[in-house]
Amino acid sequence: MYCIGLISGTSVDGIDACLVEITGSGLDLRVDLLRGETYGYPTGLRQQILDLCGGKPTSPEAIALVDDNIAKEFAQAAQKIQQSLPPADLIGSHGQTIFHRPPNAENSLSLGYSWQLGRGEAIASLTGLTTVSNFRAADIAAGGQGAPLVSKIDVCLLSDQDEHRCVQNLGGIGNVTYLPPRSQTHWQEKICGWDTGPANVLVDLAVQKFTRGEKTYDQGGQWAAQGQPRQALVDQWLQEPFFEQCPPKSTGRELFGAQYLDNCWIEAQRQGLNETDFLATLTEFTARSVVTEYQRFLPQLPDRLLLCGGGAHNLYLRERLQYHLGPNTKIQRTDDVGLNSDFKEAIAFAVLAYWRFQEQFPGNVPLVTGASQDCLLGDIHLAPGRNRFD
Ligand SMILES: Nc1ncnc2c1ncn2[C@@H]1O[C@H](COP(=O)(O)OP(=O)(O)OP(=O)(O)O)[C@@H](O)[C@H]1O
Ligand SMILES: CC(=O)N[C@H]1[C@@H]2OC[C@@H](O2)[C@@H](O)[C@@H]1O[C@H](C)C(=O)O
Repeated sequence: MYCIGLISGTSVDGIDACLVEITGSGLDLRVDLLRGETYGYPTGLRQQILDLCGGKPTSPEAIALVDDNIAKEFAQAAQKIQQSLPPADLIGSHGQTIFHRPPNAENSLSLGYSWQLGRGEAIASLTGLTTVSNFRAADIAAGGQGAPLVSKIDVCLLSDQDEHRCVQNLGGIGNVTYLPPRSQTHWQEKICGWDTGPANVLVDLAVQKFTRGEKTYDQGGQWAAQGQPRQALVDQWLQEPFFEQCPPKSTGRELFGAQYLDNCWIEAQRQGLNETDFLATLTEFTARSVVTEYQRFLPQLPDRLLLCGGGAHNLYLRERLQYHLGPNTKIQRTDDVGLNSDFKEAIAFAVLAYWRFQEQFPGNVPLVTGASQDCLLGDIHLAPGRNRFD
């Protein structure tokens, strides 16, 4: 089956789109990537999304308009990705997260809340293709975090017979899936995963601030690499309760966003850091938060760490991860074991749509999200004029 996967992540840097061919069933899948592209948002729309994420006051009507415009961009991405390739049968669209609240006993229902714009029914209507969307809701209704959802795809495509592996996404926010060796008895019961905290989001915000928007990220980590990380400041930032919280856990720009960055910069300036040392220290914060959490929550450090997401291109971040993990962990990108690291999340939503629509196969890993049960993830919006039994 030919499936399209679509997502725009917490970096809000554009829509990652892929077209894959999926064969097989359940965890026994073969997924071939036919094309992956990133389609940037129009500048105005990106700013509107960032304003919503940042909680800028707005109206329901204005949110509806942004939702329409995101759906249009996603639908266009779906059209473009198919050009001169076999037409797709199905779309899995994550949409654009504008708000994420993990479950918390203090919430009125103690359930989480995760809000993605770019509604699936509009994408189905615009593309004429059956579209699965709203993937996080069922897991949240079952008491889960609704994230990370890529873990079952990691289990399916990246676990190894003999190695302890971690798959670390370095997007705006980071997340990890720990994959014990499949040769271990009851290996599936030892899988775990969680959101590790900020990956690139704070560095991106700092670069945008220092270049007045001229640059949006630190390419290759070259800027940070010229600085000196201030470990005492990282120690202080690691006191943030999120890092001590046991998994399951998830987070987003609500915690690690512009306000958080401003507080970090105020403290850094008080301690006499210049911009370059600040970027080095923020990058170190990402590396040390990841490794500290592995040390806290994993049964052992991985034999192999597989990186994905845009931060996998940040050589300085990778170097710092290697330094803190030590020589017994081999760091590679998922590409090195056959899965495109830039489009892994888009591929994941194509697979989740396939599982939901074609197989009625649950997509969540309750050990990771904390849901009380396996759940079918996503709402199905049939192609206009088509019913389930055609
Ligand atoms: N060549 C590069 N060098 C360094 N960093 C890079 C490079 N390319 C991308 N990035 C970083 O990766 C980020 C985008 O990563 P990605 O697309 O995986 O994030 P996302 O999917 O939006 O986030 P999330 O996974 O949290 O939803 C950019 O904002 C940038 O910080
Ligand atoms: C609410 C939301 O969009 N969360 C994202 C975000 O970006 C990275 C991390 O936080 C991750 O857990 C999640 O996305 C991926 C695709 C996931 O659910 O696996």
